[in-house]
Amino acid sequence: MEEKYSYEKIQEMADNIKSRTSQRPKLGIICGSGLGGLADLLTNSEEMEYTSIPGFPVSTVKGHGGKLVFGKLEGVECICMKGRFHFYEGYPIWKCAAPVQVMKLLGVKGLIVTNAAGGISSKLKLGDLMLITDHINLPGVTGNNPLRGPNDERFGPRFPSTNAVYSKSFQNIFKKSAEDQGLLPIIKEGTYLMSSGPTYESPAELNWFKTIGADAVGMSTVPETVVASWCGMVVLGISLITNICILDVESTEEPTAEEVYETAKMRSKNLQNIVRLTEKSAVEQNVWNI
Ligand SMILES: O=P(O)(O)O[C@H]1O[C@H](CO)[C@@H](O)[C@H]1O
Ligand SMILES: Nc1nc2[nH]cnc2c(=O)[nH]1
Repeated sequence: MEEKYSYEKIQEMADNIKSRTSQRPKLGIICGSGLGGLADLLTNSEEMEYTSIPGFPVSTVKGHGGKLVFGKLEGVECICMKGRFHFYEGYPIWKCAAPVQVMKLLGVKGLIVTNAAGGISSKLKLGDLMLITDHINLPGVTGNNPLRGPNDERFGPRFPSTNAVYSKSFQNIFKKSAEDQGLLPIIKEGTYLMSSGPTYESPAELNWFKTIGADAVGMSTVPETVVASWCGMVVLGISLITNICILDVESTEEPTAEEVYETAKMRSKNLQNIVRLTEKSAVEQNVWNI
């Protein structure tokens, strides 16, 4: 089994990054599938390929680039991950979230984490933006938690709570920003369930997820959020509902990656506009104490 990165290893990656840019980000953004356009929000941007950072994982999935983008958003220095890491790519789950630890050592205080997800709840429509209010860490509760293994208290405690990992104030700002753009009707709230993937779920699995309280399902986000919260970051999680899950085993429909990218493309600009406004208000209201 691959050994978890030590504090020193994460520090090395952060130092490598710091030596190559003068930008000192306070906000992190993780782009979901097909949502790499969020990086276009940054001005004065500088890019760093993942492959150029010793030890940093590398993205292998379509719809995910493979670089860090640094730049300013509404006057605040940000770091954007254009391309994230998924468990199904073969990485240990802690490695999928290790970039968040790197962000922490760069000085990041707030994290916006986005994803493409399938809608399970009947209240969700194609193209909705679901504010994640809670999650079900299915790999985590079955033994694959990103915090499994040695704990370094310099990042966070051995037994962190996960009661309030998604910031209410951050969510309220996002909602208000969507309202200002006339987009309130597509803003929903719900619980995101992480399933390991890469298979999309069977109808029986989806019906089970529904009974345990999942509104949307995807294959990411939870490891990054758990680690961000453990490190003391303020988190905003957003799922773009890119497909409606098929719960009926008699149905001839099925989810496809193309549908996921098409919906992401359709909503990408809306999400960018809301995130820009959200960031502006979050800075004004000092949501993440910078
Ligand atoms: O969660 P993100 O990275 O947005 O991607 C989602 O979309 C892909 C499946 O279409 C999976 O990787 C799933 O997790
Ligand atoms: N697991 C999962 N991930 C997704 N990402 C986008 N849509 C889906 C989905 O329906 N299921």
